[in-house]
Formats: sequence, structure tokens, C-alpha cells
Amino acid sequence: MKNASKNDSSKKNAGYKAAEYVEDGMVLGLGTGSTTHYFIEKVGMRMAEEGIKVKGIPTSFQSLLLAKKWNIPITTLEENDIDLSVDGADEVDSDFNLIKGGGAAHTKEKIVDYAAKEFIVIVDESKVVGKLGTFPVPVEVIPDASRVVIQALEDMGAECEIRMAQRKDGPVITDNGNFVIDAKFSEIASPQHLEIDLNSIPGVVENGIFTQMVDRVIVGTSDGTKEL
Ligand SMILES: O=C(CO)[C@H](O)[C@H](O)COP(=O)(O)O
Repeated sequence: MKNASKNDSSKKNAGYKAAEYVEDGMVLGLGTGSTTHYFIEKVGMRMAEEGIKVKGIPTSFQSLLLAKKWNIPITTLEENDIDLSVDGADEVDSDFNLIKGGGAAHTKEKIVDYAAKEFIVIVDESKVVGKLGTFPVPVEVIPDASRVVIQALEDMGAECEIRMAQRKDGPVITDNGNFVIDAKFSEIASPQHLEIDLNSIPGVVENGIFTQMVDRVIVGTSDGTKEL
């Protein structure tokens, strides 16, 4: 599930601005999505034009392919710590809690973003909200557990849908071989508690609520950027 994007120049401004925080020698977490696309592009351009050297840890096959296109060397969490991770979001609230997973990549994104020494979120203005929850919470599940996880989520008050693929019959299959359930809660009173509660359901691999430290939120606008 993606927010419709009429905001390409805003996304580009946010992505390009975040690339200014990249320093020679850094190991980067490479988020997923149409905003992070511009970050990866600009990092690749800086490598070519300025000669800076970085390595990237992709959060999806999408960001892996994009890194390869821009000749960004790939590494893994087994080999390196992450200096800076840059990632998009579907919603960000005033406490910098996030909903992520519109691109079904939130499991690897959470591993990489939470492990980074510094985490920058890049969004356009449509993603900034007073309170999380208009965007349904993506929940990655082991396929065999789908029915019982949906039951548990409904017991918690959510309306649930298994996310369907756009150009394939049947469900979206994540990079990890799982399904995504989009869970719409009428209210998210505590993102911190919901993040923990969702992961305690057997069969849930990871959910798209992110409540750990975000260092900076760069909001792209049509003519520049601002920071929250
Ligand atoms: O969480 C994500 C992928 O799982 C993305 O970062 C999120 O969906 C934002 O995407 P976009 O920048 O294309 O709007």
C-alpha cells in the first residue's frame, strides 16, 4: 500500500538534502521507497563527482538494485556497523514515531534503522501527522499464521486486510517470503505499546510502528526542505 505520490520534487528535495549528511568513509543504511530512491541517487552522484567512498547496507531488493546502479559497494550488518541510515516513512508524528512498511520492507528497515548510530527520516509534507493511524499498520506475518494473526489483530480492535499484489494474482510476498497484513486501528493511543504488543503475537515477524530514536526528520517541500 503506497500513498499516491504527486510530490516527486518534494521527495527529491528531501532525499538530496539527506545526502549532504553523508561523509567520506561512512557505512550507510539504505532505506526503501520513492523518497529514499533520491537519497541513493544523490549519494551515487557524490561518489562519482566528489570521489567520496561509502558502503551501503540495503533494506530491500529495491535498494540493493539501486545501490548497484549507482556503484555503491554493498556490505552487511555481519561485517559493518552503520554510521547513518536514511529512510522514508508513511507517517511521522510530532514525537518522531513512524509508520513504515508501505513498500513491505519494514522488517529489514527496522533492523537497519535501529542499528544505525544516526537515523534520518525523509518525507514530503503529506506524511507529517498529528497522530499516527490514518495509514494502516503493516504487519509482516509467516503465511501459515495469517488467519490466527488476523484474529488476534481483530481482537485488538483492528480492521485487517492481507495486502494484495498489484501486478500478480494473490498476496504481496515480502523480500523475506512472508505476507503483509494491513491493520487499521481506530486509534493508536500509545505507539510504543502497540509496537511491542503486535510483535508478541505468534507468527508476526515485524510490524511497521517505529518508536526508537530518530535523529532528524527532513521534510521536502516543492521549493526546498525544512526540518522538524
Ligand atoms: O517504509 C517504507 C517501505 O517499506 C517506505 O520508506 C515508506 O513506504 C515511504 O515510501 P515512499 O518514500 O515511497 O513514500
